[in-house]
Amino acid sequence: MSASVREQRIGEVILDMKNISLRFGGVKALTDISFDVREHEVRAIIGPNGAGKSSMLNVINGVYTPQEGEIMLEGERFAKMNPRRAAEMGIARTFQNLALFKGMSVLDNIMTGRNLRMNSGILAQALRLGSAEREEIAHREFVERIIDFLEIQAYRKTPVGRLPYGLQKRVDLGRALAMEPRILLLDEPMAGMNIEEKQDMSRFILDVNDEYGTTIVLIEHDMGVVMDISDRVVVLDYGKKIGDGDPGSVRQNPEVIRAYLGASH
Ligand SMILES: Nc1ncnc2c1ncn2[C@@H]1O[C@H](COP(=O)(O)OP(=O)(O)OP(=O)(O)O)[C@@H](O)[C@H]1O
Repeated sequence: MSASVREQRIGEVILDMKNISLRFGGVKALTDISFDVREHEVRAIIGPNGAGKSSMLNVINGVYTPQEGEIMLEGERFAKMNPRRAAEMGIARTFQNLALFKGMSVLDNIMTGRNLRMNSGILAQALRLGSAEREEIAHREFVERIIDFLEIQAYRKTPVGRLPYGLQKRVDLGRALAMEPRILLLDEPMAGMNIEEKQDMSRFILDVNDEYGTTIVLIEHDMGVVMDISDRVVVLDYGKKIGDGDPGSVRQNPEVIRAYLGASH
């Protein structure tokens, strides 16, 4: 999809972070950060080591509660979010240090993402009572479609721990997609990947955005990879926002250039 067609898809603000400050004892992880995310956009949060990116992601999905600020999610105001509520409101995330069950198959790992969507209780499922069985079949079909979409059919029965790292990251993406999120938070989706794996992952992120219409917020340490796929970029440095805008303007922002040149990475 061309950039202009993608722009037309971008809708209203769906997530609005307002004046967020987060401290751990004396450490100011985030200081008065505001930014918004529009429906259907690919929004990146970048910054050098320790800039506060992971902290921000953890505020969005309710793992950390900021001392100041508020979160507006689809027009609803939250002084604090909690992970369960965030998931129920359609926020899913992937993890930098994969949260997969290494001994379980690709299929079963992705199925774990459906848990929140399953209505029938475990007892009904265990007894395979009519509707529970039908529900299970529908969930499996949904998961099979994700497996096709991510082009991992050949590994559906393989224990995840036996797959190369790049494919494990793809399975983690599949697990998050199984939640049918409206907003998908990706925590350094390309960390530790080689060039080819990074290109594959970039393509899948854009495909998810295009085909499922999912809004994507991703954090990344490496400025290069995300610039090509992001609609807008927030730049953090030492817990402060130093840039916000389209990739072209952010790349030319003197403060951003200084932060990146001065950073040891
Ligand atoms: N649970 C915590 N307890 C104490 N300090 C924390 C905690 N989490 C983060 N910090 C501190 O907050 C600051 C921001 O860290 P954060 O992990 O959010 O940065 P980051 O941009 O994600 O870095 P990286 O690219 O290295 O992952 C750092 O100084 C970090 O040491």
